[in-house]
Amino acid sequence: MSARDDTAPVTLHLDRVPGVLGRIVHERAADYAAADPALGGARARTHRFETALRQPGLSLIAEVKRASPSQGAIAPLEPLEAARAYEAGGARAISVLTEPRHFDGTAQALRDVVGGVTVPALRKDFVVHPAMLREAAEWGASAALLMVSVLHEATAEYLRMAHHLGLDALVEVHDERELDIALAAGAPIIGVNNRDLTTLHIDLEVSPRLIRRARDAGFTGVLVAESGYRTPQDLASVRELADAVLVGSSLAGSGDLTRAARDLMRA
Ligand SMILES: O=P(O)(O)OC[C@@H](O)[C@@H](O)c1c[nH]c2ccccc12
Repeated sequence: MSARDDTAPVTLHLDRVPGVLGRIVHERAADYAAADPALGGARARTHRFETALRQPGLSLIAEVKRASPSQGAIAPLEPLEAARAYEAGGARAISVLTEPRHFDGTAQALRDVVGGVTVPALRKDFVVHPAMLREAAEWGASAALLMVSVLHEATAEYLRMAHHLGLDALVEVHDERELDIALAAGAPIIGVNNRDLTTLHIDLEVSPRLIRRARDAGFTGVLVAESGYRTPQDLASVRELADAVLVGSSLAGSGDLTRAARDLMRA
């Protein structure tokens, strides 16, 4: 598939995005309103993020998360130090928040992590503009988050743009309708968020339910269970179903990131 026409950015309908999520994506869209949507030349995809998650056993994606809308300040993590601690604890990839207002993220945090760990890094942000993907590639990320709740029918186009830039994409869904969009878009990596980002409510039954549905539909890609995991018992419902789990708050706020990562993943 050829790259998109850089002169005709795909239109997003952000007014349909409700609640907390709606506020954040409007802020991000304003941040990037004047940004150049040009992607530049195609880059080879290394599949580093996907390969990391396909290793045997449940893979941990550990998140550098200093704050969140649901919890406020979590911990004043130094991003590179935190990422190294996660890596020492067995994390196979690092997720780095780059959203500044609600998650206390920065571009520098991602650059520092990329430069200082050997595992691949994910840019965790509310992608609403092609420039955000171009940045992710420039900053050395291996992957970027794409949220179906934000992108809706533009998901396939953003997936193509990510791949054009050599990035893997973690395509995030929270219900059956969103999963069907991700599957139709041909996403190789799908994340199921247990947290409803419009209300911030967590339900750990969401991931096993949608992961089963994806497998029943014949999906052979990578499946990631996301949000709300605090104990090894919490992981029981996805341990045999998911390829990977994405964990932020419970690790970030633990005080000993290496030990918390090891303890959580202990079967
Ligand atoms: O802190 P938790 O509950 O372990 O969740 C991590 C991660 O799943 C969460 O930060 C997240 C999932 N999808 C997102 C989209 C935007 C911002 C944040 C997120």
